[in-house]
Amino acid sequence: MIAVFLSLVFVILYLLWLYLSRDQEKNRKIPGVEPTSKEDGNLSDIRAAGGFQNYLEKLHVKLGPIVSFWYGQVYTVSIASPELFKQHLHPFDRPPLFFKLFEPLIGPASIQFANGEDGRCRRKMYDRAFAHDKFGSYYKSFQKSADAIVKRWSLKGEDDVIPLNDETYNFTVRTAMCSMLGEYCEDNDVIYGFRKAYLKAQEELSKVIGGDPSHCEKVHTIQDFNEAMDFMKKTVKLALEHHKNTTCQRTLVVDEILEYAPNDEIVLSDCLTYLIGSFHNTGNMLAVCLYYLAKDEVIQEKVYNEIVQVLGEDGLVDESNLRDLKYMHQVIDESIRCGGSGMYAARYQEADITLGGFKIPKNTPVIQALGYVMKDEKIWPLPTKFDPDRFSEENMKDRSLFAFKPFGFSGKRVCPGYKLVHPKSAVFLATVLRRFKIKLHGDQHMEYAHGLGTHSSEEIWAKLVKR
Ligand code: HEM
Repeated sequence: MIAVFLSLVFVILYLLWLYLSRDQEKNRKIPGVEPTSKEDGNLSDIRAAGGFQNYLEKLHVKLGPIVSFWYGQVYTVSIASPELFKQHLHPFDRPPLFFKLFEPLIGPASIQFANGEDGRCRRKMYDRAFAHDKFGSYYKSFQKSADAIVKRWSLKGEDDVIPLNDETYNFTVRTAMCSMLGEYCEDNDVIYGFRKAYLKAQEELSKVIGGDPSHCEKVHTIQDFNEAMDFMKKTVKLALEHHKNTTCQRTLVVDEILEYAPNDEIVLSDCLTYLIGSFHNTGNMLAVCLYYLAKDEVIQEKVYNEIVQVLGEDGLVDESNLRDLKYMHQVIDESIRCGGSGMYAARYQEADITLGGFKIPKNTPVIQALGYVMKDEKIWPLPTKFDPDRFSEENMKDRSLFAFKPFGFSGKRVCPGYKLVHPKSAVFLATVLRRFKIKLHGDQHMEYAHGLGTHSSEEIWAKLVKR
């Protein structure tokens, strides 16, 4: 009897200990920094680090995969490991504060800042434009834009040099405008005008922000910025009017936006968001891709040989053969990994949660440091080296899928355009590499800069050799 009683006491004490130590675990303090000033938190440190992305990197290198800091007066947590990403799979709501720098370009009504029921419904409706059965028309539109580039490049002599950033931006702005806004944007002058205005607006915004996104509001006092934005908005409105009056199939994202968005302000903001989202990162990534291909002839030839083997002399990329371009996929993923070091997503949640054994109080913004994990040397040895073989089946076998999440991973809110990126890039690469060898002009070394995204800090110049 005594033995039973003692065992019972022992079990109760053990359970109590387990419960208390779990609670203690939850109340552990997340490694982090104290605010430098009461008003500004660590904003001055963020400025001193040269921007938010650099600051996140510094904190994670110093303090590990989960860190805390003060974004102004807001206590913020950042996570940076596949294990922690896996624990943060479900939140949908995004803290608008961390994406404020985009607000002058896309407006406060944009889906980028929409949370709760409104955000979920808009995403659900707009995502219909990227369903599997809609993809045939996207390929056609991408091919038209790639053909236009090849036509222009064919007029170049072997001594001419071409600016890679500018050219890939050209391609992605064109594909974005045609595939998001429709026929009106097939006109060269419309594309050129919009692109010029966007680059002006982006330049003015980057100047104002410096290293501190909280300054972005000031850009509204700059005349060049306002004029550029007026031009972009006018172009979108004209494209919408034109689209409404044409008798085409209603399959574009603007059709979903026009059908679902409750007012004109949201229509305009969401069109700008999808349009800019569609060319911004992809343009930068393709420039990175061409730079590495131009730098490494062996890799470029391997991609070329695969193109010829899969598509023949003049076959086009489409849904039936995209997956067969395996090595090209590896090259695209490695370009995203190398060029996407500044990327992050963010969420907050309405209830307390636990991440890595730490309690995260409800409504705390959690930054998902996607770019940092894509360059973590524990996962990616020699992380700055461009090596498409990292994505071979063999090498992917033992790596967590969460080590490479450039399009986000949580809630039903990952990048809506993620399914377009490989088709668009594959059409571009197959079309240009089949006609030209690309060589770097002289000895250039690309440095990355973080601003409204990650991009090469200076233009990259290349020469074309006709095949
Ligand atoms: C290399 C190319 C791209 C990268 C790396 C990229 C990355 C991302 C990331 C990380 C997010 C945030 C996801 C999250 O919060 O979980 C995002 C959102 C978004 N992306 Fe992309 N993206 C790319 C291309 C595109 C394309 C082609 C489109 C065209 C449809 C697009 C449209 C958008 C939009 C509209 C959002 C905001 C969605 C929302 O608020 O729910 N992106 N993207």
